[in-house]
Amino acid sequence: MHLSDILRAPKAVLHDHLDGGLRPATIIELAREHGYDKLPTQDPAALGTWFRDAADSGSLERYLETFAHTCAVMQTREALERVAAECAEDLAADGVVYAEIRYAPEQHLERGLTLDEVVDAVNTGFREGERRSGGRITVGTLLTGMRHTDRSAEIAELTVAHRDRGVVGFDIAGGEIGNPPARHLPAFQHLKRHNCHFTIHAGEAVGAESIHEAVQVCGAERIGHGVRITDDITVHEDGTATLGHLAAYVRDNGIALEVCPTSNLQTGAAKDYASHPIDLLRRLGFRITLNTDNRLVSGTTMSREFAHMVEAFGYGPEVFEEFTVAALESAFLPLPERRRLIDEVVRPGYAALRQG
Ligand SMILES: O=c1[nH]cnc2c1ncn2[C@@H]1O[C@H](CO)[C@@H](O)[C@H]1O
Ligand SMILES: [Zn+2]
Repeated sequence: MHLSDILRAPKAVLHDHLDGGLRPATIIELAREHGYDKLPTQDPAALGTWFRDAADSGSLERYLETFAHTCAVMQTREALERVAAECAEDLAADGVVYAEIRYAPEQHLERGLTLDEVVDAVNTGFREGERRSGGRITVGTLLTGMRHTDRSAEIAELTVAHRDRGVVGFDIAGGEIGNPPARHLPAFQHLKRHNCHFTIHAGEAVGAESIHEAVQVCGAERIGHGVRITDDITVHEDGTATLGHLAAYVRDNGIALEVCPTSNLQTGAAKDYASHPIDLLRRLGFRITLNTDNRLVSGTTMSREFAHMVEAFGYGPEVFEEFTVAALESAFLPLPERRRLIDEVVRPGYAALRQG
């Protein structure tokens, strides 16, 4: 599959962090405006490389340290609007037709914004970015509670309050070790009471028990990463595999895994692309979606993730169509909107690609 075809292919991303995907030049400009003087360099290209290299640490905790610089410049209404608008533009330019972008509102209160103002600013930015992209992309947001703080119940309430106004669901993120998802049970119970969607980062730095808790105790509809479900799968010498009860449950219920290969290599959740479990899981029938996680921090785009998969596993357009349809089927959008995107945008887009 050629690069130009990859770029043209319609894509959907369910797992992309707003604060992990800023343009380097924007960070530098905003840092000047805000008087933030801790950036490692003032050169956009060097800053992009710095993030990717600093995040290439083999540990999730060190990967997450780099977000101090992006969050530092996302503290005003104008900055949040700009970052969100540019995010939508960059994704649309990469062929993304549907995106769920997540961020933690509690990390944007340093200069006096309220949680509601943060959410409104981000939503305004996304509407502007959609408009500038000529309506080629639809963006919904997920509000993230941080696993190591105690504001998740409040963020869950914020999610319910802003549902149907740009916010489509909830997530928890941050260091996984020592912060099991069930610690945030009141947040999930609140969302369930209000019939709200949520996903949970699990099975990235901790193994199957974290996925079990996220799915069976907390009730997650999708799993962020989830690649360590392989802990519950035995692959035999002849290539066949036996699934444990958890792996079978996740597969058989079509619980989508939001797989982010490049990010997994950086945090040590996988060794290299060729041995990344995405291909095994796909062959076993798991519902796989392909995602960026953090475009700046992981030095990636949806097209780059596609290209890595072409190189590692020889995937062609039919597999990317499968991933894209899976993402839309698991999107936190009303069913008619998912169907419209699949039938009117994704299927015709791949059909056109096949015709050359
Ligand atoms: O892959 C990840 N695993 C866990 N947490 C993450 C990941 N990527 C980003 N964040 C965390 O989510 C926050 C809100 O967007 C980010 O600030 C970062 O700390
Ligand atoms: Zn993530």
